[in-house]
Parts: sequence; structure tokens; C-alpha cells
Amino acid sequence: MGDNTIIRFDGVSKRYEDGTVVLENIEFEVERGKFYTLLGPSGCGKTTILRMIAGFTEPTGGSIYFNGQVINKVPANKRQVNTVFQDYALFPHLNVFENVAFGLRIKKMKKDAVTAKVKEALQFVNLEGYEQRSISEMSGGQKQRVAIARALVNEPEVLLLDEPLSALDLKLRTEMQYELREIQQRLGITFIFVTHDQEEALAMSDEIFVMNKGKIEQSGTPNDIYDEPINRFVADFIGESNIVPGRMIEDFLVEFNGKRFHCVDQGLRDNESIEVVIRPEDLELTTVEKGKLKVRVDTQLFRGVHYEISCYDDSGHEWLVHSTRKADPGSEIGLDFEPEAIHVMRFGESEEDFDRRLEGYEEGGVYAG
Ligand SMILES: Nc1ncnc2c1ncn2[C@@H]1O[C@H](COP(=O)(O)OP(=O)(O)OP(=O)(O)O)[C@@H](O)[C@H]1O
Repeated sequence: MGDNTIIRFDGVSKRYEDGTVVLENIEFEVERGKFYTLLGPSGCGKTTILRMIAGFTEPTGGSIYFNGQVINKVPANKRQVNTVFQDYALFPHLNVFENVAFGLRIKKMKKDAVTAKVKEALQFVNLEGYEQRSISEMSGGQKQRVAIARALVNEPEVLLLDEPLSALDLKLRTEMQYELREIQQRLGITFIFVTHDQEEALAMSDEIFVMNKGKIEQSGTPNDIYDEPINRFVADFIGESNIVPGRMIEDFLVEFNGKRFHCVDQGLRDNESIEVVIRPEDLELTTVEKGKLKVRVDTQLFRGVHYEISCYDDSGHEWLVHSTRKADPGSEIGLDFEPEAIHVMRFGESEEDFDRRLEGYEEGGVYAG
């Protein structure tokens, strides 16, 4: 475990009394001062992980370490952790000041110190002057900030945020994404953020854990996960993807759509069945003659920054293209792509093997043309 590690999950699992297994053998490390996101569909176990870190629920197997100590049985109020909940869980009958002061009063902190700390926390989230306002007079974004101030006033080492932006409209949500990221960087403490929104996760995080059905499918930086998804689930969950079945002929040569293409992948078995991912923005529109794939344009939607073009190949497989150029529905066109745009995914590959394989690419050089 590195010096900078603050939290470690070692083979953690959670089984409820009714037999439901919610988490299975979860392993990860969280470093001090970084922004982490747990990303996955509803019910995959994200909140359960947060609740375990906060001390609201205990694992049924494995150990949770905090600063090197096992904390499985440490009560919530003895942990250096605070949570910002989805519905903020503010006290509606108390004003802003008293909401933020609540934790300090419980700790029996002196009055002057409480006033100073609350003031500082409210300044931090740009709410100075709102002390006497009632919670019911605050907007969604302001309530959000009160909830953050209330958590920060306790000076936690780790702040847990459970879908804190989901109640906000799109514009405010985007603003708060910037603000949260900025608060985290100014404070330099660890944030663990839960969301099922992939764009939010990509925009805010240093590290993302992509979860599915009680397991972590892949962990890495937003770039790693977007550019090199480990499997179909991750490729599909993180943005739109074209995923087709294929075969690895040999190192640097892959077959799909009945044709062979140069790629940068190596270290797989010759003739191994695989799946290929190509991101819509990595496909270029060209003429049928110049294209590596021949497709017929079906629909075209204007998305502001690009057109989203849906095409079909001869076998009826859909290809999505993001392009700043237009394509006429009904026309036959070609699609071109670079060898680097092809990402080869093995079936059932573990994260360890996957990481090792990709490291090999960097060391072993790439297909040279
Ligand atoms: N007390 C309980 N007894 C049995 N099953 C439970 C209990 N609490 C939660 N679960 C189940 O655990 C699974 C994971 O729940 P969890 O809240 O961690 O998921 P999540 O990924 O946070 O989902 P969401 O995004 O919807 O909040 C769900 O299938 C849920 O039904």
C-alpha cells in the first residue's frame, strides 16, 4: 500500500440477510487529494460502497482500511469522513447557519469557534451573507452548497458525495460540476463521488471506477477508460460506441466485417475471437472507393458540435459517426479510420491482464505501417 493511500478495500463483499449479494470481492485503493468517481447503472452497488466508507453499513467479508487501520467496526461518528446526500438531508426548520453549525454543536465546540468555522465554510462555498436565511428560501444549487459547507465544516479527510447533482437542472448541474471540482482542488482533500452519468464522471474525476452488478469492471483515468475500454459493458456505458465481433488474425492484424485491418493490438492468440470498438468520432466520412467500410446513410441528427450520422453496412450492422460534415440520408458512402482507432477487447479478460497487455503495447512499439 502506497504512502499516499487513504482508503483500501481488500476483498470486500456485502451480502444481505435475504441472500442478495450486492458486492463481490471489491478491491481498490484511494489516494489522498484526488477526485474519485464510482460510476455505474442503478443498483450496481455504488451507494453501498459509500455507506461502507461512511460507516452506515458493515461489509460481510473482507477489510476496509483507512490510513492503514481496519475500520470495519469503527462507528460512523468516529470516522474522518462526511457525506453529502442526494437529497442534501438539510434540516428544514433550521436556518443556513444552524444547518452548517449542527455537527460542531454536537461536538460541543465553543460558540466563538463555531461562528468562525461556519463563516469560513460558507465563504468557501460562496454563501457568505446567507446565514439567517431559512432553507426553504434557498434554490437547489444553494441548498447543495449548504450541504457541502455542512460537511466541510467538520474538516473531513474524505468527502463522500452520493449523486449530489441529480436534483438540479442541466445548466445548474454543469455549473456545479465545475464548482465541485474547484472546491476539491482548493481543499486538496479526497472526494468520492457517486453518479450514473458518464459525462459527469468523465468531466470531473481524476480516477473512475466503472461498476456493474456488484463488481468493478475497470478503474482508471477518464482518458484510459474512454480510450481503452476493457469490455463491451464499459465501452457501451462510457459514451456511444460501435462494437462488432471480430477475429485477431495475428499481432497487428484484425478481421471484422469480412475484411482485414491493420491495428495496434498485440499479444493475443492468433485467430482468437474478440470484439472491436471504434468510437463514432474516430470514423471519417469519405467516398465508397476510399473507405475501409462501405455503408448506407440512414439518419442524420444535428447535435450542435457535430452531426450524429447513423449508417448501415451490407450485413445490417449499424455504424454511428460523429462528424462536422453532413451526409445525405439514403446515399452510399465510405468510412475511413486509422489503425489506432480500432480497440480490440478480449472476452472475460481480467483488469490485471488487460493492464499488462496494454503496457506491453507501449514497451513493444506499435504497428509501423
Ligand atoms: N437492506 C437491503 N437488503 C437487501 N438488498 C438491498 C438492501 N439495500 C440495498 N440492497 C440492494 O443492493 C443493490 C445495490 O444497491 P445500491 O444502492 O448500492 O446501488 P446503487 O448503484 O447506488 O444504485 P442507485 O444508483 O439506484 O442508488 C440493489 O440491488 C439494492 O436493491
